[in-house]
Amino acid sequence: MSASDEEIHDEYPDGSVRLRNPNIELMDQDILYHLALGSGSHDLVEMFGDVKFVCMGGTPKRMEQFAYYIMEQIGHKLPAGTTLQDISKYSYRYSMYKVGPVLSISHGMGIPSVGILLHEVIKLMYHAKVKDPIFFRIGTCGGIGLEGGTVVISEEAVDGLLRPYLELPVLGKLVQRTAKLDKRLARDLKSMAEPSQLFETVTGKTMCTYDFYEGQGRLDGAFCEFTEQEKLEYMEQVHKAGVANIEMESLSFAALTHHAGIKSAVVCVALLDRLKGDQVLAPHEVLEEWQERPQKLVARYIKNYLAMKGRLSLDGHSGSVPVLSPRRYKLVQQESETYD
Ligand SMILES: O=P(O)(O)O[C@@H]1C[C@H](O)[C@@H](CO)O1
Ligand SMILES: O=c1cc[nH]c(=O)[nH]1
Repeated sequence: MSASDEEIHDEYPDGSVRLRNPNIELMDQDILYHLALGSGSHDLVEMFGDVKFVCMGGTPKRMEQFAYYIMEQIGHKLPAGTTLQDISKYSYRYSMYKVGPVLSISHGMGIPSVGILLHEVIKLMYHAKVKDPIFFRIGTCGGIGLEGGTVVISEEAVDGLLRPYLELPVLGKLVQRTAKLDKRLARDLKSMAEPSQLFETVTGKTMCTYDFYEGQGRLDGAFCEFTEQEKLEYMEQVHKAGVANIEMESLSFAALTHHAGIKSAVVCVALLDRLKGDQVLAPHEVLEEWQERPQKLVARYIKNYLAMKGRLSLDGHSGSVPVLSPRRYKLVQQESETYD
């Protein structure tokens, strides 16, 4: 199991990203192959040294849209005549956009894909000398007892056996890494959903599976060897254990960010209620609007953070997500602190 939060802070009080790999420093250069970047070929401090927020989600399109959305929200201006560029275009794997202090990156589907990306993005933060970055996953999920369109902020990630850690075979042995998300970040996000709630937002455990079909108890895959009754009993059992939603990346996301001493949060919108069905039936335009919901919440957090640091105007008129007043933001902070 990995070290506790306290241990990480004791070891890295300046907020540096924890690499936990002595080999990297000894290498002439580090090629971040799946990002089409390298410590020898690119000035990573110059390119990424000002990053504060790393936002990830499954598809390249979503993350391009989020990049444009956050650009409008934080009032970031591009040089005249330029557009946002996909920095990792030539990897043909992931897409990455940078908007001032925000990176918006697609992670593909499932634990292996997000895991590879996290190794390289964590190393990117290290090479770029970024301090105290905050990572968000902006995703989609199946809700349990939740209507489609409900946003779930994860309190904790568990696997399909309800175990709160990522298990990975390394050199023939199983290594376990605690899948811890930042509690305060989750509370702050929840508080920010409340003032002008446009959609339902809840918190709960997130179950992360290795498969969309059998792994999530679906009756509609190419194979199914259980009955609907057995599926529903399982859903009820995990629901009783506090699971609010099911997706496919949170375990790795929580485990690897925690191992690196990075604060992170997972915010997903439910596309359906798994107690009612398995197929994603909502029309395309509805799904598009739902997918924007986690983006709105995370954008609100980023906007408020930058406003508190004096890096954004607090007039509340730049973009469609209202910025909290300084008084309200202080209250939200105080509310959070009383829990610590
Ligand atoms: O962020 P996304 O929408 O990719 O998250 C979930 C989990 C899987 O990657 C995918 C399955 O449809 O959606
Ligand atoms: O049911 C769902 C919907 C989206 N993503 C998942 O992993 N599961």
